[in-house]
This record gives sequence, structure tokens and C-alpha cells, in this order.
Amino acid sequence: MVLEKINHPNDIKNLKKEELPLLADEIREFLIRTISESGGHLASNLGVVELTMAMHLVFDLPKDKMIWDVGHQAYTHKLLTGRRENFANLRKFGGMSGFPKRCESSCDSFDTGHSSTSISAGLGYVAARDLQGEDYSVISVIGDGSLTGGMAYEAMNNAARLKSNFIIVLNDNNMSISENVGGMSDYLGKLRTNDAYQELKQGVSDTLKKIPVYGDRVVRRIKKTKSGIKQLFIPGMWFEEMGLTYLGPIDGHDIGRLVRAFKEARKVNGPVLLHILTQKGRGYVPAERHPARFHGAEPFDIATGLPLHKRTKANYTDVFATVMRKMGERQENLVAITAAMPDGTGLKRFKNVFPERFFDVGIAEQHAVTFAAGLAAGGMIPVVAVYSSFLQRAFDQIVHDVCIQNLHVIFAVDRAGLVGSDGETHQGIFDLSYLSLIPNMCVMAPKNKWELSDMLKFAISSDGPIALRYPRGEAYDGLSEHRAKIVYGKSELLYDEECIALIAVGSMVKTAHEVRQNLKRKGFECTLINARFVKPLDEERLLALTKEHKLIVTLEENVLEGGFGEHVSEFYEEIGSDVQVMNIALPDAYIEHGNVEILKKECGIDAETIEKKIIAAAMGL
Ligand SMILES: Cc1ncc(C[n+]2csc(CCOP(=O)(O)OP(=O)(O)O)c2C)c(N)n1
Ligand SMILES: CC(=O)[C@@H](O)[C@H](O)COP(=O)(O)O
Ligand SMILES: [Mg+2]
Repeated sequence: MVLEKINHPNDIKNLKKEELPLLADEIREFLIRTISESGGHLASNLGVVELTMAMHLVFDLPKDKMIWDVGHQAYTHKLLTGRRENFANLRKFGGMSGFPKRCESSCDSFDTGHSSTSISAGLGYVAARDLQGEDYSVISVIGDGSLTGGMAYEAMNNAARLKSNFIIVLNDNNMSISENVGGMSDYLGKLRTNDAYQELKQGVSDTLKKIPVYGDRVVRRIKKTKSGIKQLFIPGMWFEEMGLTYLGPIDGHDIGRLVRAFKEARKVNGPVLLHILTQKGRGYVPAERHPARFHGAEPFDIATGLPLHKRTKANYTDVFATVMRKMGERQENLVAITAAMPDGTGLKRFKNVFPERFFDVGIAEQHAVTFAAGLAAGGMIPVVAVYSSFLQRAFDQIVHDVCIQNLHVIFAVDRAGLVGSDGETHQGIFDLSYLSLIPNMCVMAPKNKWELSDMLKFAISSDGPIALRYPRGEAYDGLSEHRAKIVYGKSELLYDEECIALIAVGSMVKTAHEVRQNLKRKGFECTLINARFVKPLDEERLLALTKEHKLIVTLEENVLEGGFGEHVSEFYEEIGSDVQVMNIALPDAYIEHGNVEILKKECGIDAETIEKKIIAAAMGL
């Protein structure tokens, strides 16, 4: 096995040329086998095997800096830097991350996870290198999908006048997670399939060569001039005009060609963009045919490509998708917006039925929010479906373009709470804090699948900015007997007792219900309230609780800072109440990757830990 010879960074440089294609095959086989068992990002990684090998053949790690945009496609990079053994616990608690991590390896130059950051980070490294008079290469690898993120243009604009080497690798596989969208994607499409350019270039050369005596010399001169033939027929004119040297398009599966291209690129004094053409999912037919389905793959059967575990229950995203489709029929002015996540957010179904009222804006959350504000100002009812952690990117647009104007925009905040395998960059644990601090914003969280349906309908028929947050995964189908009408700003009383009151937010209602049942068996009766609204607080309820309760326990899957619990504590302080408030929330920290149940226990928001805390507090009452 050639792969077994790769145990340290740069080991690939010791291989014979004829071993390289074998290594590529073995890497693909390794990735398919490993990810079929553990789950992970398969299609993107299968597409960059040769590209990554070529980079590791030319560049010298950890001296040279490689930055992987989003970083979900860095598995081969991790294999080539001595982490083959760590794939046994890929994305498991305490195991290797699915993204580059500086704490994991000196060959991981920058932590990534959110899209479109790599060129900015790379440019930062270049500036630091030049200021310190150092001499290393900086290579930012960005996908065609990530190139629909605005930050990439801010960085390219800033890089334009650079006089020192900076290599940008555009990994163009003509896919985001789903089909890529927008003008840049169309432009790249022309570059990819620019036979016209090839023919034109060939045609010009052939014509010039017909000129007796001087013809050949003219052709050679044109190709030698600084702008050369390209200036006439530049395929990457857009990048050239931006001040970047464009090299490409280059076959991203031809290691020799790639190595030569990187050696050429290293000589350029300035920013140079290598346009590399790759195939997402390459080498595994089910992933080649369905790159979107194998972008983030659950464990699957290699022979059939089918998931090993059949989902029996609906997840919250399914519920959202169903209600959106229904409301789309009832509400002509309902529109849906996603930032390149039609599958993940469940909006694909809405798109299939109402294509003209569906907008995929690319990986552009900031634009998505202000675009929604414009739609609302124009009389539509926009629903922006977005992951909690990705919405962080559009904080100012929520304030500046939606809430100050008090526009009726609905934020369907999916993946809110702990998401698990994707780790720190993807845990949706701040949205209750960053949303509830914004004036005019209303923040809701459903306790189960039916309440998500009721809340979404309520939000669509309401007014002003409204955020509805719900977790990744299976939709809780308990407490179905409790389905009080949604009333603005009002919580829902589930069980009415005395002394101890549990007030839970969204996904934590299920946990609080379990805690209440266990405490009841130990002789402790607890009131249980479903908060429903994080903003505004149901102050009438909070006040009423002080009459017969001594201990108020708030429960939320969000950091404590600025969350629901803090607002409740502040309320009781302001009214000078002497009730004891216990806040169950996530710590002031970034939560690493791992199984969600393990993470909840680690963070102290599991039922058992909560029970112990409440019993200890109750003994002191
Ligand atoms: C800010 C942000 N929004 C959305 C995502 C989700 N996301 C992860 S990868 C991806 C598509 C990336 O496409 P591309 O850059 O072409 O990489 P490929 O998977 O094709 O290699 C998206 C939308 C993200 N990571 N960050
Ligand atoms: C890399 C990335 O950001 C996405 O692929 C993300 O991992 C999707 O998360 P879900 O699996 O929760 O849809
Ligand atoms: Mg792509």
C-alpha cells in the first residue's frame, strides 16, 4: 500500500512518479470506506484528491501556508500530513475534526468552517510574511460555491495591487452543495467550456502561421508578450481586470499538469488565480451522480450508496418544508430565500412548487437578509431559511435593514442549538443572544413538531421581524396534547404546581419534561412552562410565578450570556423579587464536535445533571 508510506508531512515527495496514481486510488478507496462508516463530507473530498496531492508535491509544509475555504474538503490534506490513523474517530467527540484545526496540526494554517474566508486569511498571511521579510508561499483554496460569498470579492479587491506572490486556487467543480447559482457561476461555466476560446486561439495561431516567413515568429512573439495571446482571448478576463493573474482552466485530475501550474504560479509577483476544474464526487459513481446527496453523507452502503440508517421520524426541517409548501398555496405573497442551502433548509420542496417565489442567492447570507428586507418593503412576505451559525454573518443586516424599519421578515433559524459533528463553527448556540438584543425583533422557539407548524403560520400572519429557531434532527413528537393557541408574547403553562418552576425554551422543553417526571418520582413537584417567546418575555407569567414558587429554573440550548435565562434573572432583579433563579444554559465557550447527547452531558444541560442541580437547590429552600 502506497498510502502506508505517508506518515508525516511531505512524505509524498519521496514517492516515485508511478506511485502517484496508485496513491490517488488508495486515498479515494480510503475516503469512501471511512466515510461510509462514519459519515462526513465525501463528494467534495473525492474531487480534490489530485489537487491536494499536487499541492503537497510542490509546497513545503508547515512552512508554506495552505488555507482551505470552508475546510470540508481537507480530508486528503489531513491524510497527507500524517493523520491517517485519526480518521478512525473523524468528527467523534475527542477525535479529529472534519475541518482544518491549527490545534490539530501545524500544517493546518487557519481554522475554517464558514464559507468565503480563505482569501482574506491568505492575504493576511501574505501581509505578515512581507512585513516580517519571510519567504513562504501562501495558497488559499476556494470552491466555486464559496466564490459566491461576498467576502471573497472584498479580499480579491484588496489583493489587486499586491506586488508579492499570493496563490488563489479556484476549485471549480460546478457545484455548491446543490447546483451553484449566480453570475459568477455562469461566467465560470463559460471558462470551463470555452471551446470557443480554444478554437479561437488555435484559429488565430493557424492563421498567423500561414504568413510566410514571419508567421511563426509572430505567433511566438504574441505568446511571449506579457499579456500574450491571452490578452486577445483571455478566458479569465474578469480576474485579470481585478488585478489577478489568471491561469487556467486546468484539469484538476492531472497531477503532472497541476504540479507544473503550481510551479508557474509560484513565480508570479502578485496575486495569481489558478482556475482548476474538478469533478465533485469523482471516483464513486453514486457521488458523481448525486454530488448534493453525498456532500454531507450519513453512513451509507458502499455497494448501493443508500443510507445505512433509514430515517423513520420527520425532522424539524421536514416540518418546516411541509408548512412552507402549504402556506405557499394559501399566501400568494409568501416568498422563500436560502443562501445556497435549499436541501439543508428544506426549501427545495417550496422551490419545486413555487419556483418563481423561491430565491437561492448563493452563499451570501448578508445579501439574503437585505434582499428579504427589500422584498418585505415591496409588499411580499419573505421567509429567510438559514442555519443559526451562518446567520451570525448577517447581524448588521438584521439590525440595519430589517429591524430599524420594523419590516415583516421571518427568519427560520435552523440548526439552532448543538449540531454535533461539525463542531465549533457550526454549533447554533448564540442566536437567542444575538437576536433577542435587537429592538423590534421577536424570538420564538417551538417545543415540538406541531408547535413549529403553529409558530410558522403565526409568524407568517403576524407583522414585524420574527425569528423562529429550531434544532437539527428529529422533531420531538411528545406533549402533543398541549397545543394552546399561539398568542404573541405569551408562554404556555404545561403543569401547574408550587415551589419549583421550570421554564424551558424550545428543544429544552422535552428535557424539562423528563426532569419533571424524574423529580416527581423523587417527591419533588415542579411547575413546567413552555416559554415559547424568548423575546418579548412573558412578564405577566414571570410575575405570577413569584406567588407560589421559590425556585425558578430556566432552561435553554444557547449560551447563558445574553440568553433567555439572563433576561429572566434581570426581570426578577428589576422587580426586587427574592425568588431564587437557576439558569441552565451552555457555557461561555466554543463547543467542539461530537455526538449531541455527549456534548449536552459535557455542557451540563442533560436531564441527569439538571435534576441533581435542582435537588441540591431545593434542599436549601
Ligand atoms: C457562511 C456559510 N454559509 C453556508 C455554508 C454551508 N456550506 C458548506 S460547503 C457549501 C458549498 C461550498 O461549495 P464550494 O465552495 O463550491 O465547495 P465544494 O463542496 O463544491 O468543494 C456550503 C453552502 C457555510 N459553510 N458557510
Ligand atoms: C460544510 C458545511 O458547512 C455544510 O456541509 C454543513 O456541514 C451542513 O450541515 P448539515 O449536515 O446540518 O446540513
Ligand atoms: Mg464547488
